[in-house]
Amino acid sequence: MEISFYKYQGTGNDFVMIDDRSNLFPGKDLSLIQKLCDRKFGIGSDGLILIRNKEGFDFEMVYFNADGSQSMCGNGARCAVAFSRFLGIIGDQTTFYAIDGVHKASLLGNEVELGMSPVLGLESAGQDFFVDTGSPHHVRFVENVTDYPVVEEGAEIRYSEKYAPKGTNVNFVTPLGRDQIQVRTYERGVEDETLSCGTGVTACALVYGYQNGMDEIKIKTLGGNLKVRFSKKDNGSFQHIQLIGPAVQVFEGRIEI
Ligand SMILES: N[C@@H](CCC[C@H](N)C(=O)O)C(=O)O
Repeated sequence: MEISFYKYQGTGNDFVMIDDRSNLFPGKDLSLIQKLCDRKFGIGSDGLILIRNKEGFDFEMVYFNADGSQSMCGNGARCAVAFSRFLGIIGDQTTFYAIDGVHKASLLGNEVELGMSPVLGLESAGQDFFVDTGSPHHVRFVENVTDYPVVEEGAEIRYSEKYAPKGTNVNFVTPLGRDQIQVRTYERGVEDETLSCGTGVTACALVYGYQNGMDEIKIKTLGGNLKVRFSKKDNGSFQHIQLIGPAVQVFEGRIEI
């Protein structure tokens, strides 16, 4: 069968997007998902997203990493919102469903402001931190992230006994100014550094904001700039977390599956 797809990117984190409201895409076929995401034998992307119908919501985002595993994806969700507006499913506001629950989002031009799930608290992990923002994230502050061996160190932490068997995403952070950080991320399920990770920069912003008494942080990634806003409660939890940044359609195509 031939299917049509769209390619989107959110600060360089790129996704194959499929309108699967007919429920025809074989989402259990992990080798097909791996092939479509393969940069040499397929379309090429960090992940694949199906837009499906879900009762009581505008749509459901079903996200797969390039290896076929599933988790929450912040940049992917921003792209899913932009794609859903392109398909005419939503206007400039939406309430949709994802693997970690209900999300609200709004669009202003190419910018998507995505409501993230509340975070119960930050955990310390030795000198570092662990935060679950819908996906698991290890956060390490380093002196100069530009020169940091992200893939080598990231893989070591991702596969460490502490996080077995599920593993974790790993973020390396350097403060750039009072309210700005630079983040590079090793992503589980891609098993490489990606140009940006939405749930990852959110985790880093919460840690940095908590440490420095701030509730709005700008983030520089290899693929562009994002912003995270939140409010912190006295019990250590974080609410009203917003991930803000661009989501862009790159091209469309058809492929035999
Ligand atoms: N790129 C994503 C995160 C995708 C999920 C992650 N790789 C995992 O398996 O936990 C984002 O923008 O949040």
